[in-house]
Amino acid sequence: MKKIAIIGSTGSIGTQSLDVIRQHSDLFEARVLTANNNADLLISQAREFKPDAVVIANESKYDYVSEALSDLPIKVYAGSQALCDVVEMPSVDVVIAALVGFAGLPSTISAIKAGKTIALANKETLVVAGELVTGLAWKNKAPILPVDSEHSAIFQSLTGEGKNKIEKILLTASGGPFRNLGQEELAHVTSEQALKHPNWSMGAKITIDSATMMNKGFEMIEAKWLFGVSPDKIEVVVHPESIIHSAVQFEDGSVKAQLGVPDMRLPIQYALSYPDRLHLEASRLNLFDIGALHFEHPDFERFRPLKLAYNAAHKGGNMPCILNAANEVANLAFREGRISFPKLSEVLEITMQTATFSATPTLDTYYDTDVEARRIAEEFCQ
Ligand SMILES: NC(=O)C1=CN([C@@H]2O[C@H](COP(=O)(O)OP(=O)(O)OC[C@H]3O[C@@H](n4cnc5c(N)ncnc54)[C@H](OP(=O)(O)O)[C@@H]3O)[C@@H](O)[C@H]2O)C=CC1
Ligand SMILES: CC(=O)[C@@H](O)[C@H](O)COP(=O)(O)O
Ligand SMILES: [Mn+2]
Repeated sequence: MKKIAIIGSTGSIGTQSLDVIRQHSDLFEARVLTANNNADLLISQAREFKPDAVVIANESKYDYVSEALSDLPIKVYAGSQALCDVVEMPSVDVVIAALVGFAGLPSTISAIKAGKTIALANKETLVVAGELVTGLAWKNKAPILPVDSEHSAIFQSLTGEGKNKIEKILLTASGGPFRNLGQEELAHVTSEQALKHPNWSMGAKITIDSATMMNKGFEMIEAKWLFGVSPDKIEVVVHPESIIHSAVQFEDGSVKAQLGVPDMRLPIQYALSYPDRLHLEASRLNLFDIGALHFEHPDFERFRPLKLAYNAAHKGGNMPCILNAANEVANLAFREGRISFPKLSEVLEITMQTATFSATPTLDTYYDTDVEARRIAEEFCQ
């Protein structure tokens, strides 16, 4: 039995992880569940899965959760430090890192230091501090298994390839809901339109990131750290159907890809069952129904955040951390209707030019950078 902590169990990845556990209750059990604000969902998840512990990060909701679970032998904790403590519990083997944003970094680092297996959905952890996080994982023998669909596809394509050299990674992108819009039209798009992803149902932050293609830029950086491939060898391929989840080209020219319907339960389950595959009760890919698959080059001008991610990756140091912080601020500002779609890219660019650069950041540098870059980005969102 694998004992699992889901950090962010009330989110899109968290609830789909629980569905996988529900389908395989003979193999997996949820021992820790956590939420930020959604106390009611956390309580109902706890009643169903009976974990050892739950955390409600928003401390003002502690009494409410604690009272609601008082008839069960479940420990209730509150606050962000508790997220770091619960992942270290001896009763946990695997930590599903399913928080969104920089907020996911501390608990993922704690889990790595405790030598747990990490099923990583929180890509921002690797965007912000990829070198440090992968170094710690190596030192503490804590495997990082990708949950992000593209990285799971790359990981699956690399399985069995040993030390065979990667010539190129083909990182597929849906292109988002604005793929066919010109600059003029992009100036007037709304957050409501951006929140309608063509193929995936996900949390709000990543859905906006898909619309700006910041998501693909972050995934390029995530792939760099997970697979040790330079950004120059990671090519973004716009593939509107989201059926090919990504591919690897080897030095003999052979290309291996992983295909499937867009359903995150598949990569989540693979990260939990690796190296085995398990039955998944879900719909199946039918190529006859799909008929044709399409591919395009990305447009780095209309989707400037993708270009900025390559710039940040080449610059290195704390630059991706600056970009991430600016994006968290600008993403929210766009979602709340405070800035336009083109302004979002401007906020990223100006913050990258203004925040203090460090070529050799430590963990403390990342925390300081996050604070400084958020302050700068907030000013430009006014
Ligand atoms: N959704 C998807 O299909 C995919 C997501 N990912 C990545 O996975 C991660 C999670 O995404 P997603 O599930 O969509 O996000 P959601 O917004 O749906 O869920 C986020 C989860 O984190 C909790 N949370 C948010 N902020 C905090 C905080 N400051 N402190 C403690 N808990 C917090 C939320 O709690 P509450 O519910 O109480 O607010 C919720 O449980 C992201 O990094 C995303 O990029 C990657 C590939 C696909
Ligand atoms: C499901 C998943 O992994 C998302 O990251 C998804 O890929 C987003 O789609 P885009 O390709 O539009 O960014
Ligand atoms: Mn993805």
